[in-house]
Amino acid sequence: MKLTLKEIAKVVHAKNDWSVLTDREIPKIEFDSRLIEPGDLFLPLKGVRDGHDFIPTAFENGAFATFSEKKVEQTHLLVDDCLKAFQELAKYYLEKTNVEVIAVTGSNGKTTTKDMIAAVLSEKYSTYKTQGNHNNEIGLPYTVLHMPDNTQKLVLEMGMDHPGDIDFLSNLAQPDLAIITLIGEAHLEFMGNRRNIAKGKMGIQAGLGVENELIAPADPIINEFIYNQQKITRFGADEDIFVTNLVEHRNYLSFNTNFLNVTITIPVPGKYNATNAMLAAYVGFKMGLSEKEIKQGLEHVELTRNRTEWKKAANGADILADVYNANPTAMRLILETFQAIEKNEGGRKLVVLADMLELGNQSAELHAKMIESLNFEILDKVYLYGPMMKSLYQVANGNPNVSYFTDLENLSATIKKDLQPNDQILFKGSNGMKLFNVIEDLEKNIS
Ligand SMILES: N#Cc1c(NC(=O)c2cc(S(=O)(=O)N3CCOCC3)c(Cl)cc2Cl)sc2c1CCN(Cc1ccc(-c3nn[nH]n3)cc1)C2
Repeated sequence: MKLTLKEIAKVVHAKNDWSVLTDREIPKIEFDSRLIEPGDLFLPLKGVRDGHDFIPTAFENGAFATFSEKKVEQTHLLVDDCLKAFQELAKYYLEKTNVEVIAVTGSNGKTTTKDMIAAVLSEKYSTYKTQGNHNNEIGLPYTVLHMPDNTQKLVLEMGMDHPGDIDFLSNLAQPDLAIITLIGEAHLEFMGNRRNIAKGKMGIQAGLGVENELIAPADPIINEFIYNQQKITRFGADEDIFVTNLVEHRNYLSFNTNFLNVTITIPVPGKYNATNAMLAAYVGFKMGLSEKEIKQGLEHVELTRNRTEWKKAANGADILADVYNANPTAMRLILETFQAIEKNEGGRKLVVLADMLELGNQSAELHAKMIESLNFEILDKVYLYGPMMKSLYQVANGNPNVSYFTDLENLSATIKKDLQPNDQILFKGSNGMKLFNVIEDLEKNIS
């Protein structure tokens, strides 16, 4: 990151005397104190715990300074709201570096489309993209402030949990090009219905200049929400841009488009991926890539693994696997999201929580604190797994719907026995706990 502490203080209107601060460059900004490296700036956020509690740990890990909403003895930038300061800094950084921003939102496919756009643009430009699920009001500014110094194209995924989220992210990012992949049909979480999802996604116009372009599906559900004079390119059969000659092979696809003269192949199956790839090809086409560059980019796309996505168990049950960010806040957020989703007709809600690793001597307390995020009016069964989850099991004090496991085989066998076809089951925990083995087992062979 090419910003000095003094410059940051100025941009965020730090309230303390920053004239004494040095002009040394800050390598990066982190809100998880475990990621702090020497010279970094710490950002205390309010997660399950107030990040201010971890300022000492951040300095033990080598932080040079920290944001803070209260006076502290360590070198700090005193601000009213750390998150707002972080977001303001990201907006400033985008303007300062003048990087070209491509924004992607949509219900499914946005992560794949983001990955494919980045794969195409990387053939010609130094390109950076959203990592993991860093697509919300914390993750997007984090992505902006973590892009390499020479980045020319920045592909930002914009996630929406609540109405207005996308408007906010679009205003922050001021995209040069915006893509809406699909309008929801999956679980609607906090949005209510498909029309609200369409309205929410069309918030991407908020930061899009009238001289820029929006690429959106042919789906008429968005038409009533078009309010910006920008150019709109619609995609779908016989629309402005579309796929032709789609051929599905076992583990790759080939197709043509109405705007290129080459046949594209992508190393992934699934008809919907042809649409995602076509969108990426069009973005490349708009940004002056040759057909050869577009073709090559898509042939080598690397898709983000293990996205937080809905999967299906062999018996038809819905599985939500969230293997990202095994920290207390992410666990709370995915529990809130999962509990906000309506149960399937005649189905139950089950949750599997495994240890969050590397939480130091706060670990037992942070695991126990997850009790605040479990709503036993909604959840039918809670399976806890791992030595640290014993702390949560103990504060669940004998709730008959809460069970505790110390070995994966026993956990897996119990879930296989319990899971019914109309159930929804959430899995969350550190990768090291290997819950994905249980998930793969459920996808394969329970009957
Ligand atoms: N609450 C909380 C904690 C974290 N939360 C987050 O990182 C976080 C994570 C998320 S997120 O949901 O993962 N995410 C962010 C990026 O975009 C997508 C969504 C969000 Cl939205 C917000 C926050 Cl604040 S990280 C973290 C915590 C608390 C413990 N920390 C490690 C730690 C452990 C022990 C000590 C310690 N101190 N003294 N002894 N030990 C200090 C720190 C690590």
